[in-house]
Amino acid sequence: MICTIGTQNKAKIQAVKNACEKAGVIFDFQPFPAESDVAAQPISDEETRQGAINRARHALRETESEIAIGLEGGVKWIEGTLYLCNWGALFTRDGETFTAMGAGLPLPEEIAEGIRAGQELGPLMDLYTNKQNIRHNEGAIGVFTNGLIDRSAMFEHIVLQLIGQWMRQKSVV
Ligand SMILES: O=P(O)(O)OP(=O)(O)OP(=O)(O)OC[C@H]1O[C@@H](n2cnc3c(O)ncnc32)[C@H](O)[C@@H]1O
Ligand SMILES: [Mg+2]
Repeated sequence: MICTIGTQNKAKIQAVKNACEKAGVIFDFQPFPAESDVAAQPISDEETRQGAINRARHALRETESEIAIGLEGGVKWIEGTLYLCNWGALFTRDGETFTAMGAGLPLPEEIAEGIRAGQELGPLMDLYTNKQNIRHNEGAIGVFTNGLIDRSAMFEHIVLQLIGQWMRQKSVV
């Protein structure tokens, strides 16, 4: 069974592979640069969730796969504090759709200022850490959990929620 992953991001692709291995499901993985149809930097749960859904929908429509997964990273404001937020969506050729959200923690004021000024989290994190391609590696979640949870592990948890819902649905119908 082919599973399209709506991204070329290394951390997201690894997350899907690890989650499927843990869940014991065997797919042929196909990364696909699916459009999110939302801003490059989503700034709410709603927009981030929509980005994940749109990626899954595009990845299914524009390929021959039986299953498609979309993962989207964003941020959201809660009472003046900027938080990380992350979402995933799984669509099947049979018309089933599943969504799930992941971990989120507060981001420092320095990052919040950059987001307020219209910048994206990816480059802001590189600037903050003086490293390159944080978004493909540990991610903001890795930096601010002191390496305890990296971006791939965070998305893996989301994908486990997606696959788990899908497996349960298959077993109950
Ligand atoms: O190639 P794609 O799949 O688009 O992967 P991406 O890394 O750009 O990830 P998203 O589009 O899902 O994330 C939206 C923006 O937020 C940034 N971002 C989100 N979560 C991040 C994280 O944990 N660490 C660093 N940047 C992050 C990302 O770089 C984008 O600027
Ligand atoms: Mg992106």
